[in-house]
Amino acid sequence: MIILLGSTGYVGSEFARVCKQQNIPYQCVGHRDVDLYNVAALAELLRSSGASFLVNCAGFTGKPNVDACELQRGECLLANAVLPERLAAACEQAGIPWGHVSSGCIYTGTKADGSGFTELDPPNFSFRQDNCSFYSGTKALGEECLQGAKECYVWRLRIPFDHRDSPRNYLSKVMNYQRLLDATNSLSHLREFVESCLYCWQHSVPYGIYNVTNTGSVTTREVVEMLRSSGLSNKQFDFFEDEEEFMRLAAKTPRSNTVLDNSKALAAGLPLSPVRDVIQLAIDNWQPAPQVGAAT
Ligand SMILES: NC(=O)C1=CN([C@@H]2O[C@H](COP(=O)(O)OP(=O)(O)OC[C@H]3O[C@@H](n4cnc5c(N)ncnc54)[C@H](OP(=O)(O)O)[C@@H]3O)[C@@H](O)[C@H]2O)C=CC1
Ligand SMILES: Cc1cn([C@H]2C[C@H](O)[C@@H](COP(=O)(O)OP(=O)(O)O[C@H]3O[C@@H](C)C(=O)[C@@H](O)[C@H]3O)O2)c(=O)[nH]c1=O
Repeated sequence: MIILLGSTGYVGSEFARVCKQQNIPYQCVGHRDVDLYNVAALAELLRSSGASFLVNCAGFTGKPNVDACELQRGECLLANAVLPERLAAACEQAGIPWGHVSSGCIYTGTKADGSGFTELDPPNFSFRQDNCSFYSGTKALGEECLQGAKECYVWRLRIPFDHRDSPRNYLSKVMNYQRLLDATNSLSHLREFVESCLYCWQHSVPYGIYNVTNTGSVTTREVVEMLRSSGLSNKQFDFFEDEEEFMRLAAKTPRSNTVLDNSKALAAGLPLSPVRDVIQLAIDNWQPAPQVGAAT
């Protein structure tokens, strides 16, 4: 049985869906069930539950996007940096292996030769460089807290998307933002991300950090072209001149736009497709969000 933290969220609810579909028993645990910051209480809950694995999707992302974290720094620091440290201690005490959902947004750009960052590259978009959003800084701190954690996976998710229209889905964001920043990014198809994380546990993949992103990278303009050529959107997309204009008009804090190298994940057998294939799949199976107030 898996203990699932953060099951009410965008990522956690996909874990719950996949567990149901794969007949994996799971129990959702939230801050209403136990003080997640109390290591002894959490370790006791884990021991008595009979769980064999814990998945942590709890975290603070800001809504509608990371700009909101700038105004909620305490909550953001607590959920993204303190919580993983407490979970590591509780899981170690209870002798339960676990996985933590981290983010690729602790990097910016590419390596000097244009290639993506690997798990061996230290973050370059964190409080240590003092160039990042508060959100990214706390996610990098969260990873620092897990250095040396035993029996722990750190799964880096990056700008998730799938076929379900949602304010959290990158494809919906691209279709709905008034103006777009043209940037090159690695992305994670949400279902493949979750299946890859569960694969780690199911196939006893060695513990450690994994860039759980689809293979390759795309530019915003390429995504727009796919949306237009498939007929999903015929909007005239408008782009910012550059990052300076984006920062001036649309953002309160810098964004991580970056490319990650997923070869460690692929070599371990994680089921991650080429990024354009899964973008096309999501577009072809697009499900518009239900209209508010629509009859059911
Ligand atoms: N969505 C994205 O674009 C990306 C997300 N991630 C990471 O994935 C994880 C999940 O994100 P996502 O699902 O999008 O976020 P959501 O905001 O949709 O969900 C967050 C979840 O965490 C719980 N939570 C929030 N604060 C706390 C806290 N202090 N203690 C315990 N639980 C808390 C919430 O529970 P409740 O509702 O009860 O408060 C909710 O279940 C985060 O760690 C995030 O950093 C990484 C890359 C991209
Ligand atoms: C606000 C805005 C963003 N963008 C671009 C910037 C960036 O390339 C992309 C996503 O930016 P957003 O502000 O929507 O999302 P942001 O909150 O930066 O997204 C992140 O969420 C957190 C939780 C993560 O961990 C990241 O991996 C990523 O998914 O959209 C626009 O093109 N136009 C806009 O008006």
